[in-house]
Amino acid sequence: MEDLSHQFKEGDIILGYYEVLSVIGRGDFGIVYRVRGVRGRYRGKILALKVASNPYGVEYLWKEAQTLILFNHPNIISLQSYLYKKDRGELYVLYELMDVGDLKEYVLSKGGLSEKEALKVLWNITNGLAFLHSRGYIHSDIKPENVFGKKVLKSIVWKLGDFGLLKIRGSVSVLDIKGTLGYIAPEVFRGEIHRSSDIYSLGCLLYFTLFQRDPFHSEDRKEKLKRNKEGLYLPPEGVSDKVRGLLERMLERDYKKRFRTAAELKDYLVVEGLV
Ligand SMILES: Nc1ncnc2c1ncn2[C@@H]1O[C@H](COP(=O)(O)OP(=O)(O)OP(=O)(O)O)[C@@H](O)[C@H]1O
Repeated sequence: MEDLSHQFKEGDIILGYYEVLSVIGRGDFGIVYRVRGVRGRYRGKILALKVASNPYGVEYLWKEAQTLILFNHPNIISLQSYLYKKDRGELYVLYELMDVGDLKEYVLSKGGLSEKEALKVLWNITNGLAFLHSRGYIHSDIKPENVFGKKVLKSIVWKLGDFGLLKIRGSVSVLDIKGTLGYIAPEVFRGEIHRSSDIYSLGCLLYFTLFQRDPFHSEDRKEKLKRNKEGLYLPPEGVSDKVRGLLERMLERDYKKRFRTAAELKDYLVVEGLV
């Protein structure tokens, strides 16, 4: 789907402002570059620049840019600015650079995280999500590939990214509901979505950080789909009672029995001494 004809190379100056240092990666929407500002407000700063050059990518990123530009939270990736070049049909979106990369790669490179580190990631993302939930949004695509790390002094701060599927509570049509197999709350398969559906996905993410696989893992896609639909997760083994209890609450099949919002989850984490 992506259009490689517009690829920039190292040393190119994009829009007269950003020098390409390297290509970070590619998504369905286009390409992400590591860039340095050469003039203007971002002069000398190292940032991530996404260039969407196909209609699907432009539409997806446009939606993300419109909302993300309004958010300001330490656990949500910050979007600095964006520009649509009508003549080229390209959308340029400038983000803070997340130098650790995404959580999926990080967890796999470490062979799984300790409980302590997994809970730290959870705490960071719960805070970002609480910001969204308090404003009436549902992220609806929480998964390790959509969480990014940034080095701050000797530690890593984790932030929520990818807001292309963001929903406003109560305004969702069944056709709008997507998500990623292995991280979808059971009610979402029935065309229902709540803020607690994000909590379910976050429970799957916590599970992944500990076990390096999602809770419904199976080599057989049909079997995985069935397990995810029914919320039949593989039992978490070798974790403390507190973490098992937390996973059970987050992965409750009945959304009414889960934490209703990220703020409720935050309170629980504090009260149980998990953070
Ligand atoms: N702000 C950022 N800082 C650093 N790296 C980033 C940033 N945003 C995205 N990336 C990296 O760029 C690559 C592609 O970006 P992105 O996450 O948008 O696409 P994807 O998840 O791989 O694919 P898609 O979202 O289309 O399914 C990934 O390797 C991702 O980790």
